[in-house]
Amino acid sequence: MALLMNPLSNLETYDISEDLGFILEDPLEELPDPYQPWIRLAKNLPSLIDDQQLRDEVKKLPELSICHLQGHKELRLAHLALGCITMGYVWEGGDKDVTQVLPRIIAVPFCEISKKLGLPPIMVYADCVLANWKKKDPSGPMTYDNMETLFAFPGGDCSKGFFLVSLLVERAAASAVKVIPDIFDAIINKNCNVLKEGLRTVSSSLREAEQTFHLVHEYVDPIDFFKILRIYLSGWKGNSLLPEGLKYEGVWNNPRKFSGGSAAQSSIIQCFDALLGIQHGSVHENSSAQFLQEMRDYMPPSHKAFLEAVASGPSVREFILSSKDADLKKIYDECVRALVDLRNYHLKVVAKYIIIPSSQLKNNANRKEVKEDEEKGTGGTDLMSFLKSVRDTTKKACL
Ligand code: HEM
Ligand SMILES: Brc1ccc(-c2csc3nccn23)cc1
Repeated sequence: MALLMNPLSNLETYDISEDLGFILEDPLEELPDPYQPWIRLAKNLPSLIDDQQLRDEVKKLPELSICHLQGHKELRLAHLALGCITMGYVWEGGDKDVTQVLPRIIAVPFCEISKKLGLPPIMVYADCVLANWKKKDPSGPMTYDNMETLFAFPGGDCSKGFFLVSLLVERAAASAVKVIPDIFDAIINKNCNVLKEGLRTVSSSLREAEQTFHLVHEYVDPIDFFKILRIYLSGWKGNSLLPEGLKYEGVWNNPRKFSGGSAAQSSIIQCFDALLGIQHGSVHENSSAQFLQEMRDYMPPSHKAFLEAVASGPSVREFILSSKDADLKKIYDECVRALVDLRNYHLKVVAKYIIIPSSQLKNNANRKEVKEDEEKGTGGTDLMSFLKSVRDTTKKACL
């Protein structure tokens, strides 16, 4: 019987790397000469912000056309650099002096580049995690000690730790992405042994991702994260400091709202949900499902398309539910439990890095009330209830 076409047989068409999954392979670190002013500003973000000089320096930028940017990697580096500058520009004054307007000198090119990439004109996970890395020794391994971020935010090494640990978790989970086409082939051809092999790879890569997650305690300081870095990842949707959103001068007449950074923008975790048939409620009723769905618009379009292809492919869950093979059900449950354990570990991390510092700072400052946004995550969500509901729906998927 001719093999039915497997829509996922060529990962490259989705800009997915065999080895690194959704991570951008060998990101560029330099742009063509005319764009050096952008790179120079973005590279000096921490000191310019500490000296309260960033906004003044942005206003001195030359007006640049994006026509000299060639190819996907140059556009990704430009979106990353302008994304960092934009977050620094908006939040340079903290919550005491928030600017409502992004000057045309960066708003115009940033929106043009965003349109070409199919990304929103705000820094996203695909910028500061997936494209913001290099090896110190190019011939060396992808380990924390041999890596560096291209751009950083104030707070010492906090942003390097947060971005690189997230990247290494992505890399650990990437080994599962490349077996997804084999998993679909196995279902199409009703080959239970190949299906079991593929699902064993999925559960072991999730276990490796959770182990890698432990690095966060070594490289990210909770107070630096909560008091400093988190501010720069905040967005202007559902943010009481920018209730109308941000005015992109020279682009749109009215302010626009865009969500702050969230790893719900991470394709890899949403990919596991799609593969295992885990529904986080209906996008019509359930705010968690709505938020996860909305964050797909903050992913590179090719990655969003991959998630949709996985979700509309042959259902792993339905195939296993209809199978009599007890082993198959056991291996499926091992995948679900690995994803639940990863989300539980993440909840503990969120408690240490957001909930505890938030209550400590409230008590220390004798603050009467918590600013409504304080209890929100980087993505502007009511974080603990969102994260617990996503963990709970994952747990319910066990057979
Ligand atoms: C200091 C470390 C971390 C903190 C404080 C943190 C905090 C949060 C918060 C507050 C949310 C809620 C959504 C939002 O508002 O963004 C969230 C979501 C999420 N985070 Fe993190 N996070 C951390 C590290 C990581 C790492 C290393 C990963 C691994 C890639 C990760 C993966 C996710 C995912 C996938 C979501 C979406 C919810 C889900 O699918 O379970 N986070 N995180
Ligand atoms: Br922009 C940006 C978007 C997401 C992240 C990130 C990496 S892991 C994680 N959990 C919540 C957010 N988050 C960092 C910056």
